[in-house]
Amino acid sequence: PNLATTFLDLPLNNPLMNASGVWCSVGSQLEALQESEAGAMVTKSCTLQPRDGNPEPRYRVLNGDKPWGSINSMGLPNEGFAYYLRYTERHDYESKPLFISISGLTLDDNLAMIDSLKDAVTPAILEINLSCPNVPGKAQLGYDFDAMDTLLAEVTSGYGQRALGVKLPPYFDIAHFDEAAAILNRYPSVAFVTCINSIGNALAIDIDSESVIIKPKDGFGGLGGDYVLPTALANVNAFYRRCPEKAIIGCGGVKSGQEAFMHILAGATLVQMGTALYEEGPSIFGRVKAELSEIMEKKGYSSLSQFHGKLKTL
Ligand SMILES: CC(C)(C)CCc1c(C(=O)O)[nH]c(=O)[nH]c1=O
Repeated sequence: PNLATTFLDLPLNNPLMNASGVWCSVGSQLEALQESEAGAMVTKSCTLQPRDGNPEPRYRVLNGDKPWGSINSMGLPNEGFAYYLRYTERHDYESKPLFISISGLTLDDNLAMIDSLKDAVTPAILEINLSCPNVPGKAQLGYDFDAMDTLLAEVTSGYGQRALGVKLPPYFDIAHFDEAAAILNRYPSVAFVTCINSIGNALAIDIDSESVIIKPKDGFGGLGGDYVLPTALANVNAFYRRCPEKAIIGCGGVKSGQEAFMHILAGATLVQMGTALYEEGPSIFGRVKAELSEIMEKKGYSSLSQFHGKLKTL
């Protein structure tokens, strides 16, 4: 079977990549992704200035013996926009496409980064993290539809209507799928949607210590891994159905060829891995590629297009 695909007219060897934030914050990690079998890669969401992020422990796997997922409250640790912009200048685009993720602390910071990116005329593809913080006390951008609309209006014009994408938090209400998609569909230059970011503000408790297990935010943090797969698949399919002009990137709960197959069936063109990559490292791409290929072989599929978006209903 052939795992090759295209994204925004760019050829990829396979549909697998990292989720922003995982194994992509510093040069050594980016080089490891460059050398890996990932079909594409994305950088850690960056802010204009470098950030240390939150105190540790800030990432933990849950249920150690049977890790069903992870909880994190990293706090946007990153080397700052200039560092990742420099990486876009030294990335080997022949080997795989590169996405750059931004998560400005203010609208102006987002616009400043976008302006520099536009002038850089780089092949890197912009993914804007809509879980980026909003005005303190207000919901994150992805959950504040007016603020999201304003941001997209400013950002798409700031980027000269060049193709870009958004990373969305998970939604849990059909009315929210409808409302978010209606906003996104008003911006044709939003060429792709990445669903989902972690499920926000979960709480993990250790009964031996009778304590939370991460330090920041009284133990509250974003949930990833097996726990989020059904919600991730729902968001991928909801936006696939509502945004026929846009490509969907699936993210959430992928740890083997099985979940990658599900995401593609649900409508994902590319598939990102976060928690599983964090735990296994970049060798995971070779493993999941082989597993996906084996599933396709067994089903008689020779290309991804034969089942992409072909989820059946009853
Ligand atoms: C949650 C924010 C810190 C506002 C954005 C960065 C981010 C983080 C993070 O850096 O804590 N973790 C996630 O699982 N998703 C994210 O988008």
